[in-house]
Amino acid sequence: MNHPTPPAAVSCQELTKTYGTGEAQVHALRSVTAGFAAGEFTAIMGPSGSGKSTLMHLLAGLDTPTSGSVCIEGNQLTGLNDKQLTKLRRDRLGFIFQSFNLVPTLTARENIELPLRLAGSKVDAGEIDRLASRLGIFERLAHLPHELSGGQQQRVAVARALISQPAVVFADEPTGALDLRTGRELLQSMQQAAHERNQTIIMVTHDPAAAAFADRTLILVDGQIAHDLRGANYEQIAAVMAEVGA
Ligand SMILES: Nc1ncnc2c1ncn2[C@@H]1O[C@H](COP(=O)(O)OP(=O)(O)OP(=O)(O)O)[C@@H](O)[C@H]1O
Repeated sequence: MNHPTPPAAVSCQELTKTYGTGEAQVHALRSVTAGFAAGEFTAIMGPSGSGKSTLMHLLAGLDTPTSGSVCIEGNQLTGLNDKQLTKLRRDRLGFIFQSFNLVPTLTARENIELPLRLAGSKVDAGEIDRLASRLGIFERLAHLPHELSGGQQQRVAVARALISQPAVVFADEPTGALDLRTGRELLQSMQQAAHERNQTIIMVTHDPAAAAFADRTLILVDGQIAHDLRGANYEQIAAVMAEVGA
């Protein structure tokens, strides 16, 4: 039987971003069209300056395109006012970025609870315990951010992004500050989030080993999608990255 293709959780149409004017003009993205299915884990790779961060910021509604559009769960971002955009971000999106933005006066546990409290949702302490254990920070939950290592702070930020089970999670180099084992555990948590809880994960990374955990890897070159790989392993991703000169 033929099943209709489900609508993408996140999509963009002819997305273009140009910085500056005249001589100083930079075409960071050149008419990128892509769809990200619900429950799919996608890695975005490419050489430095190829437009990865720009694409992710535009998809997450953190920046506005020069032209083109972004649609998240049926909402055209350009059609939303600031209040609606803030609500969409709070209720449907999770962010794992390099700057952790933990609240310094709150403990790790309170930081993780924060999105639930802001949304007026129930706080399930057992769920926080389980997530923290999986990420190896259970013992640190009562500590303030400055009492944690960089990697532990990052894992608190990850737990905070995942606790409310947002429909879409944007991650920028999430394993950058982690040791190999913790990084692997985080990537497995992200895989689980996608495959068991149908969350859509979009991750920027420079590491082919991290991208190999994803279902799909998009490789940007000079502001355009040059390769769209599915189910690729480390060697295949590394080979394409070498080919594009990254
Ligand atoms: N605010 C800005 N003003 C001007 N140019 C910018 C700005 N942000 C990004 N750029 C330029 O746009 C291009 C794409 O940048 P972007 O940060 O998206 O690349 P990237 O692939 O994420 O790079 P990296 O891997 O080095 O983080 C680069 O040439 C960059 O210099």
